[in-house]
Amino acid sequence: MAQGSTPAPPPVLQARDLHKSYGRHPVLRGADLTVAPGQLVAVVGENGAGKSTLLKILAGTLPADRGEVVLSGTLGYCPQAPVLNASLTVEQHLRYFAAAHRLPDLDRGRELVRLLGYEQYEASLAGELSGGTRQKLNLTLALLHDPDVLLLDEPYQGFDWDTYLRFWDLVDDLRTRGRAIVVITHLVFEQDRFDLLADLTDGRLAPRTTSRKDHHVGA
Ligand SMILES: Nc1ncnc2c1ncn2[C@@H]1O[C@H](COP(=O)(O)OP(=O)(O)OP(=O)(O)O)[C@@H](O)[C@H]1O
Repeated sequence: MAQGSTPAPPPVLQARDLHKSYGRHPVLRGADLTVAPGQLVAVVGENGAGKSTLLKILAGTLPADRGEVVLSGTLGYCPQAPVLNASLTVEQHLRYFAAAHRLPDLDRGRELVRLLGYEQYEASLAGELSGGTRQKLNLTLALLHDPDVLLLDEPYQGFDWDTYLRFWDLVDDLRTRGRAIVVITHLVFEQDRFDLLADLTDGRLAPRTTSRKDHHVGA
């Protein structure tokens, strides 16, 4: 570190030397990632590069063969396919998840429903929602407990343009409050939004340049 410069904040999420194979097919081959509080990171890469595999390992829903993930703080994870109970309403999902997180009320849940613009579906069954609205509920549930680190696997698939813009407003608010966000994305035109583009190629993550500063990739 240069003398007089501000020390970098300790990472909120750090992955070191992650390896993962499915049978004899190696997918991750020594992937490293360091995420600081307030940082917005995109994981990019070709179809089948292993982005979802990486996110599942970061989220702790899939074990790595080798390597470690260190998380300091709470985690929210929004997988690619919504994990909802078709026979519960939006409101019931909010209640169950709020109880699971021991939240005192539904205020944040209701605020997220309003911010994402689907209040009119609060009494609807999840099984009867459109794909985009299911995705909104999925995102709401991942955000309900205001996690320190949010992992999003292509979160805006199926969002209309207005919702897409609301999504980025929400992300801006999270970042200003020091929350870190890791997003898998395929959209090239939005890449300037990110602090870091972490490119997954040959099972490893390498930084791609963006217009923002303070990049941290690797240990
Ligand atoms: N459960 C599994 N069993 C066997 N192979 C798997 C499994 N899950 C993923 N794979 C394989 O691992 C590789 C990486 O898959 P993954 O879904 O992580 O890629 P991705 O980068 O997220 O792809 P995409 O951009 O298409 O969503 C692919 O070749 C995929 O077929």
